[in-house]
Amino acid sequence: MILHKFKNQADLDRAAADLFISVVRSKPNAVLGMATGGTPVGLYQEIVKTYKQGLVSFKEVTTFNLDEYVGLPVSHPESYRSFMQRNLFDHIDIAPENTHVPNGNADDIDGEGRRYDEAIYQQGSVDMQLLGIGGNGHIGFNEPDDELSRFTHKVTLKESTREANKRFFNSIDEVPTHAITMGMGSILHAKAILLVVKGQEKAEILDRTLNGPITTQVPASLLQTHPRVIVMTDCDVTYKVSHS
Ligand SMILES: N[C@@H]1[C@@H](O)[C@H](O)[C@@H](COP(=O)(O)O)O[C@@H]1O
Repeated sequence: MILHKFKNQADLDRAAADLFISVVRSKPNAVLGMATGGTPVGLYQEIVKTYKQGLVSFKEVTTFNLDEYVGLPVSHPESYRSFMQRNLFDHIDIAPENTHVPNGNADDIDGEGRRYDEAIYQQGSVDMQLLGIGGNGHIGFNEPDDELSRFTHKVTLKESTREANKRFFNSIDEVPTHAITMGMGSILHAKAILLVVKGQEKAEILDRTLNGPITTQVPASLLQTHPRVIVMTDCDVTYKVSHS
């Protein structure tokens, strides 16, 4: 892993955006893995800014989002499809048919998971996957558990996750109880991964991600097994490269 620490979130957003833009410049038909939540909003704004300056085009880019709530209408402002349209897709020249978000309203969610993985594998693999991290160490919506799933699948959200995400809704009752998420295999299949972690309150879970044991109880710790992970953060953490 490579750890980049930033003094402020504005610099972090710019660096993260530049990394994604460099991937697209060197490979115009790149496949990008997208994330939602509060963390990526600023870096999406930086990408849009650069696009509007005419410095990058997304015409040939394909995107796959990590996850989506189950049972939330796509038109709901907090569906991840709405989030992506509002924060990124509506402002750049990406072809709508090249943007993929799992369908959380599919009649057959298991079938939707299979279809989604198939669509990813048809593209070869994701060139750069963006990740945030949940306070409990989840990535996508892969919640801590005794076992984790490889493929895109339906999950029951932990109460702590629903609590954390209720800030986007009027009340906890409106936060969906289930989601569909890319599995750990789908995520780790990406050629490179950018993990963005903002806010000192996430320093402890980031430390466990970087330096703790590799455990399904901290899904993000499985990133230690991936050969190309870049971590960008404003947290005060260190990455221990040896036993001492
Ligand atoms: N499923 C998403 C994750 O992809 C995201 O990384 C995480 C952290 O969100 P935030 O960036 O708002 O802290 O929680 C959400 O529930």
